[in-house]
Amino acid sequence: MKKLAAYIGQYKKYVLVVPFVVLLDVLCELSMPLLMSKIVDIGIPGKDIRYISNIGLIMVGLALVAIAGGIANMWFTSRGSMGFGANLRDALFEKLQSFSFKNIDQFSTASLVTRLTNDVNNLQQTFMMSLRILMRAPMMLIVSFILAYSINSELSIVLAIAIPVLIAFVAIIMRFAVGRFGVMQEKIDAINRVIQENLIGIRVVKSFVRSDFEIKKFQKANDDFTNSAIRAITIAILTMPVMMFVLNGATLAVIWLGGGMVMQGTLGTGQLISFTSYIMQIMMSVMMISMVMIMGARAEASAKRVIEVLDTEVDIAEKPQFPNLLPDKPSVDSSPRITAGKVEFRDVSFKYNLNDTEGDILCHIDFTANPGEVVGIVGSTGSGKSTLISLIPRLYDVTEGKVLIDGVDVRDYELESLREGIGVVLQKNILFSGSIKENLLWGNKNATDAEIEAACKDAQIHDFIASLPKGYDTELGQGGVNVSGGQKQRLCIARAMIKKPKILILDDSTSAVDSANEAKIREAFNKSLVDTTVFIIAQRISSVRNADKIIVLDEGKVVGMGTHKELLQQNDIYQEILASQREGVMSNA
Ligand SMILES: Nc1ncnc2c1ncn2[C@@H]1O[C@H](COP(=O)(O)OP(=O)(O)OP(=O)(O)O)[C@@H](O)[C@H]1O
Repeated sequence: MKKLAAYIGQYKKYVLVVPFVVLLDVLCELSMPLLMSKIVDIGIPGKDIRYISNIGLIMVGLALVAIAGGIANMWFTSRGSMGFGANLRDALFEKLQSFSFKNIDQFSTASLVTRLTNDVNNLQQTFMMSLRILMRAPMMLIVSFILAYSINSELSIVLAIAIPVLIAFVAIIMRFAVGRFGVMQEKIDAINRVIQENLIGIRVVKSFVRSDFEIKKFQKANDDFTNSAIRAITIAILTMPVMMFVLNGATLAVIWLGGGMVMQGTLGTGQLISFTSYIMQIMMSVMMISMVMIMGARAEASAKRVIEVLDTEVDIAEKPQFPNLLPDKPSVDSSPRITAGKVEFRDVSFKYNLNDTEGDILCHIDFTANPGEVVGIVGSTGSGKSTLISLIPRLYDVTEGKVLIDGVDVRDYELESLREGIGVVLQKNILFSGSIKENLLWGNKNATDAEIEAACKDAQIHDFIASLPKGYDTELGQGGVNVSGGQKQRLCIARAMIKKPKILILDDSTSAVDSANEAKIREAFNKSLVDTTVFIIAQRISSVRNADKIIVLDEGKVVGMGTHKELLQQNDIYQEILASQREGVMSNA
């Protein structure tokens, strides 16, 4: 919690004002029983109407001040807690931007969404309640206790018994509640996962007529959550009857003992009334504190989950001289830059999970791609092609060996400079909501209209864009839903080309483009990307047959390397792949 308190940041001033307004509110409210006892013990027996109305007026004035204090308390605590929540969300989102793929895999997207929304909301809510109640209730408790004690010290013994009983009870409840609330948050993760998967894959769900299955899956996640929430809340609900029992027991004891004192004449009736009010205040304060403690149990579970994200060690970290990878951070001049685009893999091995006892995903890979070369990568599915190219822009770090660009280890570049020099079109193409132009400008925000158009012509997508009523200003739906798979791929290629990178990686990125357009794109590459080193991962041999070098991967190992002609003569696996594709074409024909 201490760690999280730092996120109050610039809103600290609102939080610091709270104790003062609370003190004002408390003093006014607690003066009431004392003034009331004066009316009962002095004003009424003396039939002094003037005295009674004067005290009454003071009470009205104090009540108004107490109301103002209460409103101010709400205002300041709301500002403070909302600000705290906003800062925390910002910090978490910023941390997410620095996460590597491995870090994201470790949490799952759905859990990260819950942590950034529901968990932060819990913390924000608890922070607000804590500010409101944890300041007010202890003050009420202390001042009420002093006032009650000043009225009659003997009667205060009742409190000495009741308060520890309540505290012990709350402590026991807390012990059980934290674990149960933790489980409840995990169940929210599960609900979010089902919703997220369903929405992302809604077309598949509908085309496979799996809605009923999905509804059942959701119902199960929902029931699990409901049951865990009931388990957690049941324990919290238990507190109420027990607290009421102790509260009423204490009041009864005071009336019984105090009544005797009144009969003996050692205590005034008004004093007994005000003592009872203070007892009520004290017990209510203890109850309020207990309630916040129980809310705190849920917040503790959320806090653990939020801190887990904040404390995650980003495994693809900047070298100490390059502070971190954040958007809009100016590049550090001392970082090397990609100038030629020569890529060397030196005895590279890789596995996704270091604890994995199974073999490496990539084993002892060695090759060099010279500047301007086109390198094709082929191999059966799961052979490690995407993994191999993901090591170039450091989406993952090698487990052994080195990846060098222009003779410098990729780990010695500032991440921003490294990735600025590399254009990547991944297998899963993503476009964002916004206009086509806005999406293309991701490649280079300073690109001119002529540059954008040239890249789109090279990617064979300009004609399509030009045919749209709004052209480059056409709005794309979320994830680019309103363009076809092939159009999306071509837009992503254009986006990468606008960057004019020294290294361009195309991971199966023309799979949905027809052969004629694919050939035109390759032709355009030959003209426009003369100096760019291009890696093409392709399922179809035809996509890479003109490459300067083709790497054949099998089970994470390089089993062949050379031109199409060379491989055709010497490499069995390459021949097999080609033969299987020819067979496919023949049987389709
Ligand atoms: N994020 C990941 N975490 C753990 N294992 C992974 C991850 N991504 C891929 N793998 C595993 O690594 C192996 C190689 O996967 P990769 O995606 O590199 O193959 P590929 O040759 O590109 O396949 P495809 O042609 O089907 O795209 C596979 O066995 C896959 O299960």
